[in-house]
Amino acid sequence: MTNSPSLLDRVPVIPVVVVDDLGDAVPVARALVAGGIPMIELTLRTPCALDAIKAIATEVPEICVGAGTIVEPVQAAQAADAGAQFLVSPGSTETLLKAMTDTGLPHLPGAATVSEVLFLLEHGYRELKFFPAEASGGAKFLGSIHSPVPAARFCPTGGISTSNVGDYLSLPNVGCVGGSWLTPADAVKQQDWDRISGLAREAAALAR
Ligand SMILES: O=C(O)C(=O)C[C@H](O)[C@H](O)COP(=O)(O)O
Repeated sequence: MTNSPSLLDRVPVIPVVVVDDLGDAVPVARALVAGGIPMIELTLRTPCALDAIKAIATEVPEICVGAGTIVEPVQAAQAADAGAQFLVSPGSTETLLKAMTDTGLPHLPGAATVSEVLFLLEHGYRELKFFPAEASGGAKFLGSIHSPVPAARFCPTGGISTSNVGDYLSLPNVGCVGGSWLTPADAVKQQDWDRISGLAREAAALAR
């Protein structure tokens, strides 16, 4: 297991980014850095995602680039080879945990139930992704499990935006949240990098 170094205490919001066009990857990363968010999670949901990680790792060294949507063990090593500095999975299996651990990279395994949280604590993890956050009970769920399971800290992701991010960041067991709202698909399509920087600036200013 590897949560070390911590992934939850770097930025209030980890931008979860889907890149359809490889050419957008570097400008998006630069826009986030300009807005004060030097961290980006590229989802491995599009064919160019690994190349996007590689481009960002090479051309934007000031950002911490990671790979999200790790759902098959082989993707962990592929992401590491592309230059990912952290890994995120939406759920957790023994083989997925082993593959992510084998890379030596810090990673956030996903959990959505108390039993899954306990499973990951048993494996030594203290930082988890809570996914899909809103659909799985949201801030109310996380607030409810803090007393019985105080060792677990979370990056909730899924359904979070400016309207509910404060509910999560005010919880003692939340270090940061993940979300796609900093990089809206229409802004990327229009190459409106200033808009992305502005959204990042607002996110960077959120209190934890
Ligand atoms: O691909 C993954 O591994 C995921 O975790 C899914 C994403 O985190 C969510 O789709 C982002 O959620 P939204 O902010 O609601 O768009």
